[in-house]
Amino acid sequence: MSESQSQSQWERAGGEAAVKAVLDRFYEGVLGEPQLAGFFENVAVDDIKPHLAEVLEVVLGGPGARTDIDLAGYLTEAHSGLGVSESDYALTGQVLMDTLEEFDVPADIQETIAGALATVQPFVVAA
Ligand code: HEM
Repeated sequence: MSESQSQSQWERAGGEAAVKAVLDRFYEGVLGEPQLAGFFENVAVDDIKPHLAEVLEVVLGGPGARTDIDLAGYLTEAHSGLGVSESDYALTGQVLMDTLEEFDVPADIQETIAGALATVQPFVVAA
């Protein structure tokens, strides 16, 4: 098996250091969007980043991926009461995908993340 096949998508994306850099850039993008910035006015985004990195490690099959997270319950709880609309969600997803493109993240990994964005949308968007 070639190295690229034996490594997880998490490792091929560059592992923790690369994900951290992507998330830094992603939150810069989010905070730069007037439609989104208000959600994070009273939130320390630096506290969210490690949690989002954990979620991404699960999605991308990293070696440290937690097996004890109930993603549906966790994400529903984290966003309950925020009133995130479909449009807010779509814009956030766009910022994330743009960031992945900016970092030249391989296409198959972008596809995995796009799929995860579609899967978790019901847990984040307000009913
Ligand atoms: C794309 C899918 C998303 C994922 C995977 C995600 C993931 C997370 C995670 C892991 C946390 C941290 C929870 C904790 O600290 O325990 C969080 C918090 C938060 N998220 Fe999201 N999120 C998503 C989309 C969004 C969107 C679209 C918005 C608003 C536009 C948003 C706004 C927030 C806010 C404001 C917090 C902080 C809540 C608080 O501390 O009171 N998230 N998110």
